[in-house]
Amino acid sequence: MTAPTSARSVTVRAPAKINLVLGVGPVRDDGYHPLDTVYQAISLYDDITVSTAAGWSVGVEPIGDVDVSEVPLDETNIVVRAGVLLTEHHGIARRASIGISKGIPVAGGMAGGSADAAATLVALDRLWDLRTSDEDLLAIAAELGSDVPFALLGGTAHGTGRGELVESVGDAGTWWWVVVPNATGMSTPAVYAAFDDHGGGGSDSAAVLAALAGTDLDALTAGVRNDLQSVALELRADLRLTESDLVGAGARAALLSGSGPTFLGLVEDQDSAHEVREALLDAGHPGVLVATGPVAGAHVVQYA
Ligand SMILES: C[C@@](CO)(OP(=O)(O)O)[C@H](O)COP(=O)(O)OP(=O)(O)OC[C@H]1O[C@@H](n2ccc(N)nc2=O)[C@H](O)[C@@H]1O
Ligand SMILES: Nc1ncnc2c1ncn2[C@@H]1O[C@H](COP(=O)(O)OP(=O)(O)O)[C@@H](O)[C@H]1O
Repeated sequence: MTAPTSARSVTVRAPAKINLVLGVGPVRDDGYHPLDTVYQAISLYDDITVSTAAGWSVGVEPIGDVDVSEVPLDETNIVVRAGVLLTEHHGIARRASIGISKGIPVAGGMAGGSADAAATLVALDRLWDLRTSDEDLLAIAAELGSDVPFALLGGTAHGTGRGELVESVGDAGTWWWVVVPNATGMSTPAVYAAFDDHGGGGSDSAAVLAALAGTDLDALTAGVRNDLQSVALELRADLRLTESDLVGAGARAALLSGSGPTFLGLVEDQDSAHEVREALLDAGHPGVLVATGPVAGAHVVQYA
């Protein structure tokens, strides 16, 4: 399908990601860590709206309580890097203004910046009718960041390499998550560096992939694992309370999202999700959300 050439702006929605399992191996020569991960896209979203302009510009507005104060508004924003890479790939000199409506907590380990980058690639491709192949979009995404290809794909996927190699996996479930953001973000490189000092890791995705294949909540509960969780808890002792509050409120498992600090409670169903959310709010955790997965990757929601 091609974009109407008359479109003056295109809006693309992209989801947050979580890692149902994040198996991390010893650091490679290039400084990245080999991963055996299962990504799931969940129902928290950023919307990106692009329109052609004389130069690159970025605007941001929050959805709900999301704190957008740390989102850069200059060319260091990953959405501008995405636009520049796409124009270089096609050898064109176009520019755009890029608006971000942000519902994904910033620096929370939920790949909000990666979602924005993926959404920008799709939005500019449609706005300018570039018809970039899926293969090329995935390659450009991988150049932008290890998590960006998954934001294009969405659903549930097995991630390998440094996380940029993604393959969809069957997932017939609707899984319910209580999402506990934290006001103080964590740096992904700093958490990986602490992992290097700490040792450990090496979890694999087999148990989670089997749980998903069987749509088996008990098996998923037993299988979820994040090799960065113990180091993140050492760096940030305050997160131990979040973890124990989730378990105390009845979550089946409490899982760190990516490199943190967001914590995820896996729960049985929608009613349990809202009960656990209320309990966390009562315990003093602000901004607790409920989300389901899997959901779609970056997709157009409006031509205007
Ligand atoms: C930890 C994870 C788990 O999905 O997610 P987040 O917590 O960031 O959401 C990812 O591995 C984050 O991916 P992403 O944020 O795209 O990382 P990149 O931009 O590619 O790399 C940023 C830095 O993270 C470290 N890094 C990243 C990926 C990887 N496999 N090994 C690493 O050591 C490196 O220090 C790198 O310089
Ligand atoms: N579009 C963007 N949205 C959010 N953060 C961005 C964006 N572009 C650049 N950044 C920077 O990237 C850092 C990591 O952001 P984010 O992708 O939200 O978190 P994480 O890597 O933990 O998943 C932020 O602290 C911010 O400085």
